[in-house]
Amino acid sequence: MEEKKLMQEAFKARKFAYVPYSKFQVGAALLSKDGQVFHGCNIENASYSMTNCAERTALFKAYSDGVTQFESLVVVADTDGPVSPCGACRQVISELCDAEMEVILTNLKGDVKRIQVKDLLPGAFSPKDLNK
Ligand SMILES: O=c1ccn([C@H]2C[C@H](O)[C@@H](CO)O2)c(=O)[nH]1
Ligand SMILES: [Zn+2]
Repeated sequence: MEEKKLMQEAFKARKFAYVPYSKFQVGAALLSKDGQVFHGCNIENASYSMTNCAERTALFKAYSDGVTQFESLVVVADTDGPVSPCGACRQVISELCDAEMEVILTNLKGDVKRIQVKDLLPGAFSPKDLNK
């Protein structure tokens, strides 16, 4: 699937965001190696910290369907520059996606930043850190 199409899928997913508190809609589209697209939006809660970001929604949907190999992830929000994933999402993406996978960060104006998973979170806590 071409990058433009995956971006459109992220834009579509963004419209489903449940954001009564922040009013800040985020969309994600995760392309698996077998060609499936997993959509994600942010889902907030009156108990604010229970919020799930768009990126993690998409990843958890894929994993819970048994799909764990990915080509790329697009994230979009209405930001000045390309949206910047939060620390929690950087941590989760670092563990669940290949180090070489490309993450495409964008906004409604079409600004784009491409970054590899390995550069998302220097010093991320990893499964290796548990083997003491
Ligand atoms: O990359 C990001 C950044 C923020 N949010 C969500 C969390 C919250 O619902 C809202 C404001 O922080 O945006 C995401 O889903 N992804
Ligand atoms: Zn996040």
